[in-house]
Amino acid sequence: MLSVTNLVKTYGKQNAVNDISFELQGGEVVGLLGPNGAGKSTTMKCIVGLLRKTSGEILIGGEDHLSVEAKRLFSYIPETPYVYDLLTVQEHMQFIAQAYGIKEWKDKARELLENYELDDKADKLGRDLSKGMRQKVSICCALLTDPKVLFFDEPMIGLDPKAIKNTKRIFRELKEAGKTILVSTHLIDSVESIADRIMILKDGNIVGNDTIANLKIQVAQEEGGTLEDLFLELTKDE
Ligand SMILES: Nc1ncnc2c1ncn2[C@@H]1O[C@H](COP(=O)(O)OP(=O)(O)OP(=O)(O)O)[C@@H](O)[C@H]1O
Repeated sequence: MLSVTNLVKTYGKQNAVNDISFELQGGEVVGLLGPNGAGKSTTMKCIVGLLRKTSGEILIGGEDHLSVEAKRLFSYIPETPYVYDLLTVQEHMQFIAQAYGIKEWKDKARELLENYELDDKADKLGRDLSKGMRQKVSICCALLTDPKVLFFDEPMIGLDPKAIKNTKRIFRELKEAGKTILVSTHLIDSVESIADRIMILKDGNIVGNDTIANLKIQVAQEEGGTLEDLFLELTKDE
């Protein structure tokens, strides 16, 4: 469903993403982990077309990632949520529904806003929302279109505990519904229960890419080892 081949992204002379290749099969949920500056956001932004890649090929559903066909397939939830200052929460939902040509959207929008405790904020303007509320609006907008593929960049940052719990539940529901999900995070435990596979980035390179089950076998060989220990081992500086 997603195929990234020899992706390179440079900022000036710096290689932020250093010739990486990976695939996500349909229905797969993959956690993209890595320390600060590893290249997670850059990778995501290249995939969704917000940053121009330096080189490489990215296909979504077999189509070039910049094509309209590919764009119909996915939603992206950015690390820093962007909302429109002069649209209310409800108008955000309406805007997305109209942009994607979704006719029956009101019930789904109501359900999403209730899930994220935004139903009483439906008439609040974007500019008057807190950071966490903006993040919630961003997630609701992304889910309204019922995409096949979802890219979440640090979705838990800025959310309160209840919203984190809701988001984890929604991840499980999306997984059960067969969605393909790439989620970048620092928080291993936020994806441990749902990810089929973990990819670890360091300095723009993939230093680990395996199923949770295999990683756990690796971890079990080290006394008292946890996934977090393995992550720290793989990403430690030489
Ligand atoms: N606009 C930019 N201009 C120059 N360098 C950048 C830019 N954005 C990111 N970088 C650099 O690219 C590298 C990868 O950054 P990126 O934001 O992708 O990392 P990340 O893994 O998402 O980090 P974090 O976990 O801190 O969000 C870092 O060294 C960063 O300093």
